[in-house]
Amino acid sequence: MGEAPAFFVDNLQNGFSTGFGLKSKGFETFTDVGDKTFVIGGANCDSASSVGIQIYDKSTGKWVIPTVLGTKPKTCKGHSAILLNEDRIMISIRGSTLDDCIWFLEVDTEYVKEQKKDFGTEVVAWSKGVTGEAEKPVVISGPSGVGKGTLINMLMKEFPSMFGFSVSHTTRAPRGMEKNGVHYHFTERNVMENDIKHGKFLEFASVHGNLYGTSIEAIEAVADSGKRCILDIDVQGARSVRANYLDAVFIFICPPSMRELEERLRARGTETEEQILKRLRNAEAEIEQGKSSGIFDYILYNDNLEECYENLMELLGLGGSAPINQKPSSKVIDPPSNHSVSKIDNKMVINCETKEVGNEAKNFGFMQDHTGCVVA
Ligand SMILES: Nc1nc2c(ncn2[C@@H]2O[C@H](COP(=O)(O)OP(=O)(O)O)[C@@H](O)[C@H]2O)c(=O)[nH]1
Ligand SMILES: Nc1ncnc2c1ncn2[C@@H]1O[C@H](COP(=O)(O)OP(=O)(O)O)[C@@H](O)[C@H]1O
Repeated sequence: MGEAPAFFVDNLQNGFSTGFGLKSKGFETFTDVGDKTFVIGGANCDSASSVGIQIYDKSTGKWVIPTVLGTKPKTCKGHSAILLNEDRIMISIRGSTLDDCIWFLEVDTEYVKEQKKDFGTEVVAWSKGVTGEAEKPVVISGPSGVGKGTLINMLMKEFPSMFGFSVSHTTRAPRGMEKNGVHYHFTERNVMENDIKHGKFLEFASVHGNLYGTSIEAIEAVADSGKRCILDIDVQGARSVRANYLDAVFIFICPPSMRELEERLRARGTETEEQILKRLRNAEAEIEQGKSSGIFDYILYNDNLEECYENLMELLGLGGSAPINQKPSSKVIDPPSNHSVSKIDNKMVINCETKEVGNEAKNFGFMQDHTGCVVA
């Protein structure tokens, strides 16, 4: 841990001059990182209750307003700031709840350095101190079209510096917007088979007629960036990872019904009719395995997207009420309020249903009718 040049300043008077010719609204901390001073809170707050950032560059004598990535803390009633590893500032927010009081502002991490190149500006990135089993990789599985990619994108967008996506290899052709090296490493079957033979893959599987796999390099790339790894892999892949490799949080995403799944797949418009039918046929077996194989720690129903995302965040310690910095343990993460426990393997079933269902029985009946889920 580096020195801690920052201090509590929440007792500063309004109108206090920062010494750099800026008017202060109070509540700032000043943290030196190299030849820059990061002023957090105060004069650059967009509103009285949000946390603004400005940078004083001592080498040029100029103030810079950086590009701010990630979701920032909502409250600004005073905070303390401590520099960690010379590349990120830990912010402790006064007067906020336990799950919302620790934040990190990355100022010179590898991620921020990359983003500076892309944006051509100063960049800082917020991330929230997480609760629970924060270091564990996250394995997300579910049938095609259920919303895995959508949920992962939401997570990566909101917490860009916290999560890193494990970019799989696949022999399937790229879809319109997909970029090689970002969404997948698109590859020839013989090349991939050869790499598998040479032990370059952590796991691989044949899914919907194509080969998919997680290379060891893909996982290492995320680990090297210091982020929490997210894997979007099928049930067979999840089984291999569970059996052979890492201690991860395994989450299975279920559709509210097969009909809704079909509608989503069709509306996405990325597959041919033949591929849609194949994916739907495979979905039934995948859902069955997802729920009954014992691989998954959590089953999350993606009916209403926002609610499902909230529940996902909660599972990942980004919105729960467990204490910050809690050591990882084999205990399951505290369930969100709207959960039930499946009879199969005692797994948790988190229902993202938002329609006014009136009572639990109707809720569960809905799941049984459409997806065959058996819940307590
Ligand atoms: N085992 C395994 N499955 C993967 C991997 N990458 C993607 N998948 C799975 O392959 C399936 C098809 O993925 P994709 O072609 O992108 O279609 P989508 O699920 O409809 O978006 C999904 O179930 C993915 O979770 C991987 O590296 N390993
Ligand atoms: N809860 C939801 N309600 C309605 N549409 C959704 C929901 N979640 C995802 N979608 C849409 O369904 C389609 C499939 O989602 P996608 O994330 O591509 O699925 P997957 O990655 O699991 O194959 C996308 O067009 C997406 O916008």
